[in-house]
Amino acid sequence: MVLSQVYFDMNAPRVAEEVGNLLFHASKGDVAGIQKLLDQGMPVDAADYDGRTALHLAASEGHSNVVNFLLTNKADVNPIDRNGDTPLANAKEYGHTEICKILADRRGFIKTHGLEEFEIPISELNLNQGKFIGKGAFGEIRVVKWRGTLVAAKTITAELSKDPQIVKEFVDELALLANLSHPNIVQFLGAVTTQRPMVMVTEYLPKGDLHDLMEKKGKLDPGTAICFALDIARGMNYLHQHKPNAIVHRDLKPRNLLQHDAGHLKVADFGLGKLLDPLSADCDALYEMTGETGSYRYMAPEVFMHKHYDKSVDVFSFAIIVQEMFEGANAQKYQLPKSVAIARAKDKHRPAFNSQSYPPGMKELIQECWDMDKSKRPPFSVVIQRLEKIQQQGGFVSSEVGQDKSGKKRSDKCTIM
Ligand SMILES: Nc1ncnc2c1ncn2[C@@H]1O[C@H](COP(=O)(O)OP(=O)(O)OP(=O)(O)O)[C@@H](O)[C@H]1O
Repeated sequence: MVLSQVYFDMNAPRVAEEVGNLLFHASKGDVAGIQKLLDQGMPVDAADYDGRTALHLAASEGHSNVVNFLLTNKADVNPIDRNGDTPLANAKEYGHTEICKILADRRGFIKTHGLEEFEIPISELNLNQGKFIGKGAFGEIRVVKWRGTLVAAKTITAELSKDPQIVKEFVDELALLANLSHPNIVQFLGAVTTQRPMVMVTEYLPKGDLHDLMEKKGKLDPGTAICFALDIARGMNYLHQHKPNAIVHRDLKPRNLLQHDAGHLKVADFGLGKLLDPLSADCDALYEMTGETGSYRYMAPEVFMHKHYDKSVDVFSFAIIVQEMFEGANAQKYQLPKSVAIARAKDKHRPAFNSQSYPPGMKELIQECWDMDKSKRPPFSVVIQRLEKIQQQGGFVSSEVGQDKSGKKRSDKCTIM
């Protein structure tokens, strides 16, 4: 299996345009247009930056004449694009059965997304010897030693593992997580999916979560709050910009923000959110059962009100978290999480700004991010720019990030990338 050959580089915009034309003709079913480009020397397997070839496009759009033409011109039947998809995978996805047959007859295949490589035999995990570190709606988390390294193993409850639909979605979702990597997201390492209990294994972050840190420290200094806000926004921006579909967290909260050794935060627990509808009776019962009703405090009104929602729900949760970092303890800590969500959704209630430590521009940013109107909330790409500006203008440095174990400062501050 070879990844599609990208036929041009950054310095060759003209060639990039020609590849674009080739792909355009393929998507429109225009054999003559493709022939002309091939006659001019364009390789039949030329691919764009996403590794998409003419065959991918023709297969996706259902042009069997183009598929046959390209294969007759010796096109590779199994080029793999950036998403790991072959033309057969595209044809199948869009329901073009005739093209599926043409490609399959030429030994076309669908690349499984590599989850086999991530399958861990349960015997390698020694779950019973692992130290219990937490419990959520999906199951328990334990620290175990796996292949010589301490990792976090999240077991999926027997109840959830029994439901074939949930099992299927869990496996599909893991295949997606297996391809993700970013400094501000917790790294997926592998999973047990063929034995029970099902387990998801990620890197272990021993410094704990933001919830516990805020319980211990109260409000954070502005430098740290900005630095953490940037960490969260960068991790979330990576997930939201994921192609072809954005990964929406839906349960962003301080318990899901874990501190790395160097102090930076990483976003945990993404991807599995859609397995549980946070407002379904089942999930509610699970939350009540595990005492994990904390999610309501960070929930966007449209989710709580069962309205249509999109990735901006994460921007809402982000705003509540940032306000908490500047204020210290959650002001509504003693109210029932569900009544907090009701007040936010029905009465448009928002937490108050009492602290004097907000730098210029910060309150405005938070207010935009928790706007009732989801279309007014800025995307994380914009949030990052705004935070970087606030950080630069105030010359902020974190007291938490970039310290070694003895508490001495290291040179790693909250670097602006
Ligand atoms: N990779 C990890 N490294 C270190 N600690 C972790 C890791 N993952 C989770 N934890 C700890 O375990 C706790 C429970 O995590 P878990 O994801 O199961 O539940 P949750 O996020 O609180 O709830 P839910 O899954 O229901 O949203 C977290 O709050 C965190 O402190």
